[in-house]
Amino acid sequence: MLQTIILLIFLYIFFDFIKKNKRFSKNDPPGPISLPFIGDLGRLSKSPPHKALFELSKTYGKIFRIWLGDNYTIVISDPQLIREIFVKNFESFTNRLHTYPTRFVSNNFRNLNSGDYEYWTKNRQMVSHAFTNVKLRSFASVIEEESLDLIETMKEFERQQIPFSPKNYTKKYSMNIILQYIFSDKLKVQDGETENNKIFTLAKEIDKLFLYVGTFRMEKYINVIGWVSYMLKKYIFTSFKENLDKTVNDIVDEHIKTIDRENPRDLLDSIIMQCDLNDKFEKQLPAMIGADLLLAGTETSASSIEYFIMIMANNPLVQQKAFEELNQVIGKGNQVKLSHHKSTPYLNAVIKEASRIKTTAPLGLPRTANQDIMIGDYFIPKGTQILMNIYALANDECYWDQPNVFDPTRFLNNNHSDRYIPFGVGPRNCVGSNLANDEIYIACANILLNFEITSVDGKKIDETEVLDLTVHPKYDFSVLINSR
Ligand code: HEM
Repeated sequence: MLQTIILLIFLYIFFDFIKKNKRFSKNDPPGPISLPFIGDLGRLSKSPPHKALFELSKTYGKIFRIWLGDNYTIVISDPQLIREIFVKNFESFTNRLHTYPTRFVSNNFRNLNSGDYEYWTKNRQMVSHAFTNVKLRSFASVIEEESLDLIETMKEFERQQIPFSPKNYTKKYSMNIILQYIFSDKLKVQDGETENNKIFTLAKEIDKLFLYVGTFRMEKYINVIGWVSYMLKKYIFTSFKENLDKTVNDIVDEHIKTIDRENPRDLLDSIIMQCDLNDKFEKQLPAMIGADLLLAGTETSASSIEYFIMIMANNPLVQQKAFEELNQVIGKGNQVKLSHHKSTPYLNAVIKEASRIKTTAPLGLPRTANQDIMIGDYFIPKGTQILMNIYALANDECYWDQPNVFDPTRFLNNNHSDRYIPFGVGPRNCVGSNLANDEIYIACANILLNFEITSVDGKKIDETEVLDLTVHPKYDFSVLINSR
């Protein structure tokens, strides 16, 4: 018996090694030799995956192949090839990768973030109109209001002379904005709860999901491990994701009860009106899309603002210059509004440079090829996972002069939009990019106009990053804030 098991394992290892290292065609992109079972996952374990993949591109080129567990993957960091795939040949790369973790959070690939094409087109249409610049202009006051709240919190820290740890408060800021945008509501608090602890509980839930869906872990890429963890999460640890589902479902139920179809209040009302609530599947859509937007729109913007605060503490001269611009255009004691955006070119460049050097979503969200296809000189077989390395594109010295130097002036007269694509490109790019830009601008500008930010001990704050679905600081940090 034992001998048979050992023989079977040996055969599995042998055939898996052959499978992972045989060529699909003579036009395969180059790549390293891959191990059986884990493929090249081990190569991504020592540094954050986007950086490890960037290093591999220095050996194998701007398009190369690897195996992530059971998934044949092509990684691209060439601006032309990225557009060839995600824009020109979009029809062949519409879907996200099917993994057990995404199956779990996407209701069998029927949602917005990870939905298959047939579901995605309808879901995307339902929300797209809500994220246009015109619609967002009418929402500016909500973002500005939330920034006042953030500034007040920071003032309280300053009054008490306590170092300020931005993590929870940037999350509260972005979550309250997205909640109001979709649900025109903040979280309802019950007896014994405060708004803060409700928000932070929900934020932890979102962190948990990001970790589960995002990281380059065995359970994401090795099917057998993914299946076991899926079964455990779905049927045994049923409280996983329960808080998020319950919060969103409660809000949806309340909206259905009180909807006035002549006067929709918010995005959720508009989604409810576009769904047939008598259909078993469509009835789930408002909650599913609401949760998608809450997931995609909280952590991303929050960690961009958190990193901005860290980078300002580490770059006092840039901080001072951005403050002087704000002081000249808006003046101390006033509030920065979205209408000031065009008048603060230096600050705009600082925000862009911060998001270049700390790319928030460095590998975007993976797609797959839904048919065999040639891209440039390379063959991509059906089912291949495609990763665009947005980070590599933004930090490669082929495209940038001294990419490791924090230098906002590079964005002063140039958007570098061919190589700076923090929100991805093409029809399935980030639907919330306008909202994200607005909320990041308002938070960063008002923070700088109100406070000087320094590190607690006078040394540079450690900028080491980790990646789950987004990049964020490896170590929690605090800063000192002094009123301007
Ligand atoms: C700094 C902030 C943000 C960054 C860097 C970011 C980046 C991205 C990226 C790279 C993608 C993948 C695009 C692709 O596959 O080509 C994406 C998708 C998405 N983002 Fe964002 N995002 C941010 C904020 C937001 C916000 C605030 C929202 C919503 C309110 C949002 C909603 C979404 C959704 C729904 C998707 C999936 C789109 C689809 O599959 O059609 N994001 N985002």
